[in-house]
Amino acid sequence: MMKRIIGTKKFKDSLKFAINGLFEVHKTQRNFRIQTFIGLIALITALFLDLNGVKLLWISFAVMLVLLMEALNTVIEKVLDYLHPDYSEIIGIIKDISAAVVLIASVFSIVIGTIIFGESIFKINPKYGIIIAIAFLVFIKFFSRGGKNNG
Ligand SMILES: Nc1ncnc2c1ncn2[C@@H]1O[C@H](COP(=O)(O)OP(=O)(O)OP(=O)(O)O)[C@@H](O)[C@H]1O
Repeated sequence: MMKRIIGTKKFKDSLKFAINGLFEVHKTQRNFRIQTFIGLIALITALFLDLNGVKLLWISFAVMLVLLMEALNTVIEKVLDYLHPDYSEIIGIIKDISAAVVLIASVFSIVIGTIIFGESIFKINPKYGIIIAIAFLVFIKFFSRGGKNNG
């Protein structure tokens, strides 16, 4: 019984800390606020369309994925700023890569949105979603400079 009470309290505390973190990201990160807003619009729109369970799942996944990556990106930025507040080339590169993670998640969400909303609202071919994904990969391949590096 005692153990259960302690367990419940611990869980409540963890939840409180996590929600604190959530509010902190929302309060301080403009991008996170924009992403939650767009996510909300996408989810409400999905609610009113005649979409099957799998499509609703993909929409929810896309919305949460972007928020997840943005929160992670914020963690990385904050840790780096704390450990190394001064200018450093490597810190800059790590932050850029961390931002790229968010970008990839965002493009993925756009692809999912184009496939599902595009078909349902505008009756466009779902393949347009794949065309966006191809364009993104082509962009990476053609516009990235430099040769092979480690990793
Ligand atoms: N200490 C640093 N040294 C070198 N370059 C940095 C450093 N801090 C930031 N940068 C460069 O500036 C870019 C933006 O970094 P910053 O931490 O301001 O991210 P942001 O997304 O603008 O963050 P914020 O959430 O604070 O608005 C980085 O991607 C990196 O290129």
